[in-house]
Amino acid sequence: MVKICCIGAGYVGGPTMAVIALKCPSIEVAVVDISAARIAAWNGDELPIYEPGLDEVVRQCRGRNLFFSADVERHVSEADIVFVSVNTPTKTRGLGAGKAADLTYWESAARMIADVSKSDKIVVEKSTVPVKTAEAIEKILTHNCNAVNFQVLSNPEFLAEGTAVQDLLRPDRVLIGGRETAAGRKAVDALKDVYARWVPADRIVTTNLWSAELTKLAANAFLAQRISSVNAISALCEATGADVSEVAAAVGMDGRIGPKFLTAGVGFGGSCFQKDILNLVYICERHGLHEPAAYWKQVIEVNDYQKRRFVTRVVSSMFNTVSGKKVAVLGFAFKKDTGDSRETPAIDVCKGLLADGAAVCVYDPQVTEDQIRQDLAAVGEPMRQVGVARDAYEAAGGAHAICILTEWDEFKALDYRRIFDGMQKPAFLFDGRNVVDGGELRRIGFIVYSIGKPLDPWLRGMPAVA
Ligand SMILES: NC(=O)C1=CN([C@@H]2O[C@H](COP(=O)(O)OP(=O)(O)OC[C@H]3O[C@@H](n4cnc5c(N)ncnc54)[C@H](O)[C@@H]3O)[C@@H](O)[C@H]2O)C=CC1
Ligand SMILES: O=C(O)[C@H]1O[C@H](OP(=O)(O)OP(=O)(O)OC[C@H]2O[C@@H](n3ccc(=O)[nH]c3=O)[C@H](O)[C@@H]2O)[C@H](O)[C@@H](O)[C@@H]1O
Repeated sequence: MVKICCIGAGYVGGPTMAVIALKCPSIEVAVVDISAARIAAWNGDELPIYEPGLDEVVRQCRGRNLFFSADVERHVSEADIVFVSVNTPTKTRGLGAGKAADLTYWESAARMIADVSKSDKIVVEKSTVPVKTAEAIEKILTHNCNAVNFQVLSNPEFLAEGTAVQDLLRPDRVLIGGRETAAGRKAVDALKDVYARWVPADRIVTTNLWSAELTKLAANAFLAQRISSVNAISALCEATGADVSEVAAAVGMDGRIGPKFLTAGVGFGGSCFQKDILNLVYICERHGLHEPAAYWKQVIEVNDYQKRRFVTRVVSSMFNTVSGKKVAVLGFAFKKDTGDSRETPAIDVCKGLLADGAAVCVYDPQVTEDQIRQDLAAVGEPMRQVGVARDAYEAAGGAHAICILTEWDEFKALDYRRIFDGMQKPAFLFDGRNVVDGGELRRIGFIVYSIGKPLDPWLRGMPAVA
C-alpha cells in the first residue's frame, strides 16, 4: 500500500489530504502537525477549519485511510510520498523583512525528513515557496543523509478557501514540476498516478521545477492584479457616475478578459495574495528587476488605497468624525464561507475607525470573538472600544452606521427595516461588498454608500480619497 504523509494540518494540508484519501481508498494518508491541539481538533467533532463539504469527506475517510497524528516522525519515516504544507509567512525581521518568505518552518521540516528517513522518498512542495526553493531543499535532504534517495517535486495548490472541497474535487489544473532526469520523471509519474484517479489527464500539467514554483506566485499575482484593477476603476466610477458592476460585467464579456475576479470591494485579504506578491517583488529585486518589482508592488498599494478610501468615506460622510459613535461591522472573515480572518480587510477598516475614536461592534457568523479580539489587539487596538455581537441585529442596535465587510449571504436577507428602526439617525450603511440593494435601503431611509456605484446625494462632493 502506498503511504502518503502530509506535514502541516492547516487550511491546505487538511482538505487536500482528505480529498486524496476520499478518491484513493488504496492509499494510506497521514496528516501530521507539531500542533497537538490542531490534530486533536481534526480528530474531534468540530474540525479546526470551517469549509463547506469538508465534514462529510473527513467523516467518510477518517480512521479508514485518513489519519491525523502528532507523531510526525513516525509517519514521515514510513511514507513513500511526503507532502510539505507548512506555513510560509512573510519574514518579519532580518534580510528581506517585510517581503521575503520565511522558510523557517519549511527548513525545519526538511531537516526532520532528512533525519528520520530510512527509505527513498518523494518530497512534495505543497506550500507556496519562492522559485528555486527546491534547490535549497535538495541540498538539505542530500547533505544530511546517506543511502536514501530523495526526489523533490513542486505541486503548488490552487484551492480557494470557502470552495476548497469543490476546487480539489474538480481542479482547473494540477501542476507538477520535477527534475528533468530519469529519476525526476519517475517521481512525477508516481504523483501523477495519485491525481489521475479523479482528475482528467489533460488537466494534469507537468513542467520543470522552477516553472511550477513560479506559476503559483504568478497565478496569485494575476488574480490579485485583477481585483486591484477593478478596485482602481471603482474609484473612478464614484467620481464620474459610472457603475462598477455594469462596467465589470461589460468588460468581462470580452472572451479575452473573462468575467471572473472582477468584483470590486473593500480590498482583497487572505493569508496569501499579499504575502505571495511581496515574495514575487522580493525575488524580482534580488534579480535586479526593479521595474517588474515596482509593477507588482503597485497591486498591493492599490489594495491599501482601497481600504483607506473606504475608511475615509465612512468618516467624511459622518460629519468628518466617528468619535464616540457606534459603528456595526458586519463580517470579519476575509471572504464568505470561511472563518479565516488572516489579513482580512476588516482589520484595517476597524483600525481606521478605532483611530478616529469609533466604538466598533463586530459580528461574523464564523470568526470567533477570541479571534476578532486577537486580530485587533495584534495591530495595537485597545479593547475598550471593541464589542463583539452574536448577530447582526445586536451589532446594529443603537449604531450610527453599519459597515458590511464580508459578503456573507445572510447579510442580503436581513430585515433592514427592523435594523433601521433601532439605529441612530441619520442611519448610514457603507457596503464594502456591494451585497445589499442600495435603492431599497434608501427607500427605508438609510444613507447608503456602495463601492463604485453612483453616489448618494449626501456623499457627493465629500473627499473620497485618503
Ligand atoms: N490557505 C490557503 O487557501 C492556501 C495556502 N497555500 C499555501 O499553503 C501553505 C500552508 O498554508 P495554510 O494551510 O493556510 O497554513 P496553516 O498555517 O493553516 O497550516 C500550516 C500548519 O503547518 C504546521 N507546521 C509548521 N511547521 C511544522 C513542522 N515543522 N512540522 C509539522 N507541522 C508544522 C503548523 O502548525 C500549521 O498547523 C502556505 O505556504 C500557503 O501559502 C496555498 C494555496 C491555498
Ligand atoms: O494561494 C492561495 O492561498 C489561494 O489564494 C486565493 O484564494 P483565497 O485567498 O482563499 O480566496 P479568493 O477567492 O481568491 O479571495 C481572496 C480575496 O480577494 C477578494 N476578492 C476576490 C474576487 C473578486 O472578484 N474580488 C475580491 O475582492 C476576496 O473577497 C478575498 O478577500 C486564490 O484564489 C487561490 O487560487 C489560491 O490557491
